[in-house]
Amino acid sequence: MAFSTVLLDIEGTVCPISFVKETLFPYFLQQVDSLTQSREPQVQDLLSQFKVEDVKAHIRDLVARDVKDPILKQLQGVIWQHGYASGQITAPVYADAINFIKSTNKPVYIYSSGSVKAQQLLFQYVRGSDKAIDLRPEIMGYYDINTSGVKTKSESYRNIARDIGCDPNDILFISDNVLELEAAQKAGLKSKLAIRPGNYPVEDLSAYDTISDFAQL
Ligand SMILES: CSCCC(=O)C(=O)COP(=O)(O)O
Ligand SMILES: [Mg+2]
Repeated sequence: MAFSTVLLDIEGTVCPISFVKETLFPYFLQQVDSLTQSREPQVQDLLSQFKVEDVKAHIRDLVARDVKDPILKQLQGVIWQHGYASGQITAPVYADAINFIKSTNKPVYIYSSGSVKAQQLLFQYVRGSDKAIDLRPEIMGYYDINTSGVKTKSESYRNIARDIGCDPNDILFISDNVLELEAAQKAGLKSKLAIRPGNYPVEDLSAYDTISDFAQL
C-alpha cells in the first residue's frame, strides 16, 4: 500500500479506549460540580454556549452517552489541562505507536473527536518509564470536529486532505471505528482498522485491512 502521509485516530488506535473511559472522563466528571464557579474565562464562555437550563445535567448526560459534542470536547480539553499539568494524568500511548511516531520519515497528523487542545495535551504528557515523553515535536498537525467536521462524514476527510495540501489517495488513515474508515475511503483516503485490546468488536473483520502493531507499517 503506497502512501506519503499518515493520519491517526487516538482512542482505540494509539491508546486504549479504557484510558479515555476510565481516566479522562471520570477526571472531567469530578470537576463538573465546580465548573460553574470556575474563574477561567474560557470555561465560562464555553458553558454559556450550552443553550440549556441545567448545564451540569446536560454535560453529565453528554459524557454518559459519549456524545461527540464540540462544546463539550473543548471544555474537556481545558479541564484535562489541570490533570496533566499536575501529574495526575499521563497518556498510555502504546509503545509501538510511540516508536512509529518517533521514527517514521512520513508526516504524521492526528484526527480525533477530542479537541485539538486535548490532543496536544495527550501527546505532551505521554507516559514514559520514568518521566513523561513529549511527542508534540514529531506531529505535523491536529484536526478535530471543530476544525474539520465529524469523523463519520467524507467531507471532513476532504477538508483535512485539502488543509494538508495532499492528494487524499496519498493519506493512510488508521482508526478503530469502521464508520470513520468508510467515510475516509469514500473521500479517497487509504485506511486500516486498528485492532487493540478492549476495542469494540467488528462484525466482518475480513472486509478491512487491519493493523495491530505500528511495526506492521
Ligand atoms: C484527545 S483525547 C480525548 C478523546 C476523546 O474525547 C474522544 O472522544 C476520542 O475520540 P477518538 O476520535 O480519538 O476515537
Ligand atoms: Mg477511535
